[in-house]
Amino acid sequence: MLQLFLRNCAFRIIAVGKVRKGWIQDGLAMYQKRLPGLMITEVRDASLPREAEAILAALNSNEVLVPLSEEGEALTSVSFAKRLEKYGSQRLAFVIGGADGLSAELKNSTQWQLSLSAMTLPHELARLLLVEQLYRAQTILQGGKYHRGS
Ligand SMILES: C[S@@+](CC[C@H](N)C(=O)[O-])C[C@H]1O[C@@H](n2cnc3c(N)ncnc32)[C@H](O)[C@@H]1O
Repeated sequence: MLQLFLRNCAFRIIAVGKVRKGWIQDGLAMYQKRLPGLMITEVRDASLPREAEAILAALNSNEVLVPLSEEGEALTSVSFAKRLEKYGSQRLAFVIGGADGLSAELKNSTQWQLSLSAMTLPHELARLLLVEQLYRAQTILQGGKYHRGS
């Protein structure tokens, strides 16, 4: 069940702005190869009210919005994997903001906000870290050897 969930990639990423740094593009390509089917939808960088509209327009009605923010919930990689498992076949859309971050309305409209660190990351790096953690979650749930942490 959980392997099916991950193979089918019951999640995608909606990201504001483009990735311009070559080394981040390379890292993303590597992890996306390991997570075939992971979709990343890019939304154009705009002023915050218009950006929120564009994010909501990109969201499918069957998707649960999960904004990424440093103020969100910090999880260990194992807890993150278990949380993904808990959502089962429900589709999740992780949202990464642009230079101005995500609007408070958007962040407060959801039950789960995810933090990757208490520090503020550039959006391109946040995208790479999230994709790596999604891959790590897959290996944790499948019992692979990639994850050696606690
Ligand atoms: C450059 S940051 C935005 C900074 C903006 N000044 C703010 O206060 O939100 C761009 C996006 O990267 C993501 N991000 C940055 N740091 C993060 C962190 N520690 N955990 C989760 N997401 C983060 C968030 O989605 C954020 O909207």
